[in-house]
Amino acid sequence: MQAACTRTVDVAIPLPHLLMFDLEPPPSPSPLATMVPSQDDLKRVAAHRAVELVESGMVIGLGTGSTAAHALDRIGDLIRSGALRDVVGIPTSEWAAARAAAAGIPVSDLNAHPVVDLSIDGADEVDPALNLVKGRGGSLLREKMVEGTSRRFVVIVDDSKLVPRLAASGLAVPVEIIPFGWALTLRRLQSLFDGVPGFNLKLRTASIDAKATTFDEKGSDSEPFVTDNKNYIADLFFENGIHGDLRVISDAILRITGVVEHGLFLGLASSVVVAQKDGVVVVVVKDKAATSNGI
Ligand SMILES: O=C[C@H](O)[C@H](O)[C@H](O)COP(=O)(O)O
Repeated sequence: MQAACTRTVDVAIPLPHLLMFDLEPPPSPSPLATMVPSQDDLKRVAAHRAVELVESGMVIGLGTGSTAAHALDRIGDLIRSGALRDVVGIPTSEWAAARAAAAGIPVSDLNAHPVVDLSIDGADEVDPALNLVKGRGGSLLREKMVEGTSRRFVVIVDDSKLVPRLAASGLAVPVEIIPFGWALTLRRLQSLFDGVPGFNLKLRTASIDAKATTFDEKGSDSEPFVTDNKNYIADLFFENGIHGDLRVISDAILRITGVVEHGLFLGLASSVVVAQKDGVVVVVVKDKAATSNGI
């Protein structure tokens, strides 16, 4: 059974105050313009709030994506300023490893650090029970390995990522599959959801340059997308979101030979930091008794 979620309004401070780090003044000063944060501003606010949890000496799971980028950069800044010492990062992707190197974060791996103190990562969707969809950027397998072995996993999102049920945004639920016999694996995934109205799936073809330090660089559209683990991705679409028992669905997907992992992250998040457009940061905690500082 899912633990009950506690929703707390964490701070109610106008966002420009929180965003003083990098905001540049508008070309022609407009008081109204400075009050409207961009989606990227919101991602940065959520990321910086979560990084307050990082302490010297910790092993940190380093997430992947445009929101996690802000967390990695912030950790790097704190290391450079001397505020954080002896931190080791475990990257969840080749992209995160490159970004950590650029930010000056020492990195290691799960072999040397099988237990991670804290992971911080973005998500594609968050449901009211703090279940997630992840992997639209293609990094779900390593993310699930790192975040699944973390004492705490803090998710950072802007409020566009909140959904009433997983897949309700109409965007993909990614499934990592091995290239061998990929068309057969797709047929088996299709059979699993036969009869589900509005279900659809396709092999992902747009590729992300794993060596790029910006997350948005994409490669050719015509070739299959290849993950860091040299696998392919099948993207599953559920027109009205996923109905039914998520754990049963998770298990059924994982039983298909050829499937490596999927992007449903069930019961893994300890808390979610949500930066809202109205300038309020909301922290939703799965088990409030386990936390000492509100996250
Ligand atoms: O594969 C990508 C990861 O699961 C990301 O954490 C997820 O896609 C969210 O990325 P972003 O913060 O760029 O929206």
